[in-house]
Amino acid sequence: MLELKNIKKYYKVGEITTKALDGVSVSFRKQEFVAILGPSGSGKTTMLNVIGGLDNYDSGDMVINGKETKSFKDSDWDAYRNNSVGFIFQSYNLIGHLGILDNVELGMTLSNVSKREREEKAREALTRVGLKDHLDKKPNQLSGGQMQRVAIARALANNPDILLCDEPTGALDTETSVQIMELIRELSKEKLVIMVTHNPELAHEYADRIIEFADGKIQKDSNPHQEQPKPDQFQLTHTKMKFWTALKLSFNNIRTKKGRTFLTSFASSIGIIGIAVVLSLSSGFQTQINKTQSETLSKFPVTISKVATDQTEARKQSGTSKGTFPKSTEVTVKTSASDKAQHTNKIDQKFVDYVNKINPDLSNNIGYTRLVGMNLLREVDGKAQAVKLSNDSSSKSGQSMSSAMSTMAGVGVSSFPQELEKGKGNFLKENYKLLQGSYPTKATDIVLIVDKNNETNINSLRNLGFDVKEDEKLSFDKIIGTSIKLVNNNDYYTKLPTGNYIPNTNYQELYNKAQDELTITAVLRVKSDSTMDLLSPGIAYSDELSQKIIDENKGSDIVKAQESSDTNVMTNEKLDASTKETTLAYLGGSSIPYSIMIYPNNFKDKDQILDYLDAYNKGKSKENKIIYTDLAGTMTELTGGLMSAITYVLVAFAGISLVTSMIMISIITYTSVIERTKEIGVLKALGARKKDITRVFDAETCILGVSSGTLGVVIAWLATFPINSILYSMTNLKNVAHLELSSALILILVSTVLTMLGGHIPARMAAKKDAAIALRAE
Ligand SMILES: Nc1ncnc2c1ncn2[C@@H]1O[C@H](COP(=O)(O)OP(=O)(O)OP(=O)(O)O)[C@@H](O)[C@H]1O
Repeated sequence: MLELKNIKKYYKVGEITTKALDGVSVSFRKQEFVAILGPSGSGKTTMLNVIGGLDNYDSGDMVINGKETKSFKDSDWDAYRNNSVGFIFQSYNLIGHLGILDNVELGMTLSNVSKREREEKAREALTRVGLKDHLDKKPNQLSGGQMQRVAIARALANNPDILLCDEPTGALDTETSVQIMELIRELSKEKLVIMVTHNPELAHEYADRIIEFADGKIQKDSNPHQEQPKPDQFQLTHTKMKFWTALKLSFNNIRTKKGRTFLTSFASSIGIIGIAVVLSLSSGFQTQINKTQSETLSKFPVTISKVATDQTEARKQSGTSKGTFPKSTEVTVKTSASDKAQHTNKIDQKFVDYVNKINPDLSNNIGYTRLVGMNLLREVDGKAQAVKLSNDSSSKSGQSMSSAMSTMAGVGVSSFPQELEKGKGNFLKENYKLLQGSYPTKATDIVLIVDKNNETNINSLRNLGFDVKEDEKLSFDKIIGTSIKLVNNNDYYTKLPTGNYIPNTNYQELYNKAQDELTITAVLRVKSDSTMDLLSPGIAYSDELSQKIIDENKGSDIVKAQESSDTNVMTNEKLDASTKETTLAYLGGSSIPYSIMIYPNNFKDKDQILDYLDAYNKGKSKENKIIYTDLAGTMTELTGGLMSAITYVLVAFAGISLVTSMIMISIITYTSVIERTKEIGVLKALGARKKDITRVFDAETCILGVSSGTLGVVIAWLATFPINSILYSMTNLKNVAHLELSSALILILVSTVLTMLGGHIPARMAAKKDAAIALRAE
């Protein structure tokens, strides 16, 4: 069944060549007990290793069951060791960190035997060698003889055809040796057993055949065998270690070195701690910056007003007064710098439509200021009187032009922003808390805004006809439900015989006739977390209301009359083009807003919006350009970039410690490879491939990487608490340091990948270790 044909194996060290096997030709029967005797250094172990596929021969051929092994690949040898050969060594070579059951199962895990079958076979083998009562022990809890029995059970478990024993009783006392030899003799009844020994008595007592060895050659064979040529009957199941098995093996190994593993993990987690703390701080600061930014943006939206200042023009004019002075006696007349910088934006429907097409992801809120006046009446104590929606202190009825224009700066508007995309949230619901009533659903629903102390502007209520004094407290019920009638121009203005128009003062009649009714539906207060505190305390209404009034009054008599006249149809004042436009807008004759305020989500989005607005001006002449005002931009341009720069520098520093820990891990892995040399040999003897050995050490570094990453992240997370309390006492900023879950997971991943990279080279070295040499290691 096994035939060696002129096998040679020479070792060359320096100038000296040792002929360990010098042309060995021998055949073995399928079932016999062969003892190989010979002096030390005669090549016995080498022959055993060659037969077992642990060592490659230089020349000759070995034929197993009719199959020549000359052309065997590494994977064939691995499979051969696993399927066909069982090794028993003098020094047992058990894996110390595994239980004896696991030791016996190890070979089977390489050939993908199911867990149940593995355990069954292992128990069976251990029972056979008489260790039934010791199944739960670790190797170091057994006697020498018992350990050798475990090794025999391991060799038997996969039911190999050949048992190779290298001085199996060399380390045992006589009595135990006898027991072991009996066991081996029994096994030789069903298998080919080849045993190397120094002990001629033992050989003669137990073996069926004795081969004497000297100088790498067979000197004497007591029972030679002639192998008949056979067809190739050889079949191998290839081996493969699952990553899970590798992980389990390494985990068990690491468990035996808890202290060292903890220290290693801790040391290599320092880099991760550094990066995690930097990230959590920078993300916290970034959140603060973003918050400040959006607060700034809500106070200073991008504004497009009818009259704007051209910043580039304004800058051009502000030169210094240094230089040469003219000596002439004339003055030169000039337009002033500020007048020159003054620019009238020709806001038209096309531009309004363009603004409405802004990507709602960048800004969903657009505010408008319109000059349109509202003809409002309210019945107070049974008497109709003119009222207005305004915080203005003048008692003139109707919304005056000046009050409408005073809100154009954008701070504290009374018309709440319009959502560009209706489905994308509602400005009022998102930013204002409903204290009582219900959020507006119609254009004619209006609301009362109060500040954080529930205070509101006294004028807003007085202008609505409420008789209130300073500091007076009004219950929400008194305000909610208040109804105001909206009168259209045709009813409100009467045409005099002179052709002039005057407001009708018979309020009661107008009131009774009026169809449209505004209702205060809610009292709202800005939410504490809102950054869009746009509305000033007082009455607020939707832009839809303004548009509705414009729609209704666009075709009214007074608007038509004003359109065709260059004098004010009420006062007969002469009007220039611009004041005519304003007057028309006030009467509801124009749907173009006086100013538009765009509220971007953050600075980045604002830049995109500005680009979008700039695109509108492309190719337009100077006077047709639309100039916007971006006050927020000039205020906080610096902050963002500075923060990221600081973060990069800090992460770079922390990164250095990460590299250090990577080097450390590779040193540790290297040490582990040295320590586990024997184990590598055993694994190889059991049929593990090179890949599997790499996998075992990769698994070990994987465990180290995950544990140091997790440890680092946990320590960094714990550190955020004291850091936050220190920062709070220093800066009054709350919860600055905040470790995002996603960053934590990424850091654990980074730590794992880096440590695995660091440990991979030593792991490859381990895989390359020669099995025979590894097994000879002390
Ligand atoms: N890796 C190696 N490199 C160089 N020489 C080696 C190597 N392995 C074995 N040898 C040499 O090959 C020869 C045969 O060694 P081997 O271990 O097979 O002898 P042995 O008969 O088993 O000896 P012992 O009974 O003392 O174990 C010895 O001279 C040894 O020094």
